[in-house]
Amino acid sequence: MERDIESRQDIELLVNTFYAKVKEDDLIGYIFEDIAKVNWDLHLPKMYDFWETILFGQKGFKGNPMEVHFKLNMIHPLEAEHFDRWKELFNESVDELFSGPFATLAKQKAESIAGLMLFKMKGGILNRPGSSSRPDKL
Ligand code: HEM
Repeated sequence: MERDIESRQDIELLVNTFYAKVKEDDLIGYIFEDIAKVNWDLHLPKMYDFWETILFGQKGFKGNPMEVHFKLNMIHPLEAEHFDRWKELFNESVDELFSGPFATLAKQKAESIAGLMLFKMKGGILNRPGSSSRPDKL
């Protein structure tokens, strides 16, 4: 694709394309569908806001992704292979639809947030035995 991500509408297309792949995926689909039983009518608009905030600095997103994924991780451990597949599907969706500085930024942000999430999920450096503090914010 020759076009970059430029608008809310572009983000909606990207997010919808990505989660359509996620739902169908043999490695991570069931975590969303069967374990978390995601209400897509609520989750998708939240993700439009999230990416609008990340890419364009809009103030729409209110949430605490770290807390949400910590809770999920307690019910069903999230492993490196899950994050790798998540990133693979995300990058694939971006590349199918867009190219340019914002497309690149989206992939970089996904990479770094996923890395941070996995790091914290697996204990980080503050969650060793004997430590009482645990990071729970981005
Ligand atoms: C294997 C990896 C992942 C899994 C299985 C996963 C799964 C989920 C689930 C089940 C929810 C809750 C949906 C709901 O019912 O509202 C959620 C929320 C969310 N996820 Fe993920 N996720 C993963 C990785 C990521 C990554 C890498 C990012 C960011 C780059 C991300 C961003 C978010 C955000 C922003 C929310 C909304 C948080 C909120 O409501 O405050 N997720 N995720």
